[in-house]
Amino acid sequence: MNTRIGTIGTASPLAVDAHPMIDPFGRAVTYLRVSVTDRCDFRCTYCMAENMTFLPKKDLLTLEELDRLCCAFVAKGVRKIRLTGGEPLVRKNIMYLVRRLGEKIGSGLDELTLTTNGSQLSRHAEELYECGVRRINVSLDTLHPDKFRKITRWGDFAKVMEGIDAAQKAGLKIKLNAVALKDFNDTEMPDLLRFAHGRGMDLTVIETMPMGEVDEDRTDQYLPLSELRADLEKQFTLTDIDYQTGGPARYVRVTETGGRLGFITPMTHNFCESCNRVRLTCTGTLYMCLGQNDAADLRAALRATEDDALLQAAIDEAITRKPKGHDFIIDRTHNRPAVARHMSVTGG
Ligand SMILES: Nc1nc2c(ncn2[C@@H]2O[C@H](COP(=O)(O)OP(=O)(O)OP(=O)(O)O)[C@@H](O)[C@H]2O)c(=O)[nH]1
Ligand SMILES: C[S@@+](CC[C@H](N)C(=O)[O-])C[C@H]1O[C@@H](n2cnc3c(N)ncnc32)[C@H](O)[C@@H]1O
Ligand code: SF4
Ligand code: SF4
Repeated sequence: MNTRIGTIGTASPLAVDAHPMIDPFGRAVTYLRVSVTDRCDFRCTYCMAENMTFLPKKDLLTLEELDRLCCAFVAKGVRKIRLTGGEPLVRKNIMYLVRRLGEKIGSGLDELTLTTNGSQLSRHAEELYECGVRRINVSLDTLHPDKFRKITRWGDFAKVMEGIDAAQKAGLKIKLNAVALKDFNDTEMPDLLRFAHGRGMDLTVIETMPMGEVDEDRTDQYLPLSELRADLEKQFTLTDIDYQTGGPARYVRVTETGGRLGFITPMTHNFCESCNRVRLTCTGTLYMCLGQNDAADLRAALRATEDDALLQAAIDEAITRKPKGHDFIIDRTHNRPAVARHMSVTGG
């Protein structure tokens, strides 16, 4: 096997497999999304029910164990790691993991990033930058504090704005994520776009996906992005561009603002054929697809022995089970979500 040697920081050498993991459909798996906790300080209506039951804390892997798992994936060809959740910045001592992962940048890992609701960002922004994070995604569905409280149930708009300010001041590049919700933020998109671009941030809009039971009717919330795009085109000139982040968005340039707008359309135009990612949960379960139930238990292999051979074999076996795509459907005849687990378990 062809290997190259990198280093973790200045210390232990990390054997990196020069061949990426290839799934049964010929797709290279180079992107790992890690849900470091299923807990969150918000209760967004499209993501969680108000009365959520979370995993018992005793079931969580330690941050050292998560680091070891990430290391095993980097050794197998993963180049990009995104921390997510739940809310990644509410996990106790999360900066320990960020620091450890940051040490792998340039030694196998190209990018370490995170997706956050922004509530805790103001106190972590500088340290994130110090640890090698350069780009983060912040979820923001509205610019109105009262609507923000309504959609997040528990969120404080001012804290998120503080977080965005602090992150930009620290030098972090931000992409805003907004889930497009019918009769909630559809008419506000031009304002969100001007706000994001006015502050030098990309904006991506996302179609809501049917994951987990929530208190709302998803059919009422769902807005196909083709409709949103047609509405935006009444005010803006949108030109398709070939901009790639390794994520699922397809981007356009907005002539009037000069900024980038991304469309994430899992429902109307899925991007599964170019899927490059798998998802690890905070209990060590690996989901090979966001929109399927099949999963592999990596915790057993992780805890069985200190030798990574078993772990790497378990990862290889899991990749052979990566499915072609999801089975999401949203319509009035499908009243149950396609996937029972909530988005917060796998981190989107
Ligand atoms: N169906 C599907 N949705 C995804 C996938 N990856 C990300 N998403 C959704 O895309 C939205 C934005 O995700 P982010 O966490 O910001 O990540 P990203 O868009 O991949 O990030 P970039 O690296 O900035 O492109 C979330 O709602 C995710 O659930 C995927 O593999 N499949
Ligand atoms: C699950 S959150 C986890 C990270 C962090 N708490 C946050 O909100 O950014 C990751 C992304 O998934 C999106 N999301 C959550 N539930 C969704 C759903 N049902 N359909 C589409 N996107 C969803 C959120 O808007 C967010 O951008
Ligand atoms: S979308 Fe993010 S912030 Fe909102 S409830 Fe889900 S995990 Fe929390
Ligand atoms: S739905 Fe599954 S196959 Fe499609 S892009 Fe997402 S993770 Fe990949």
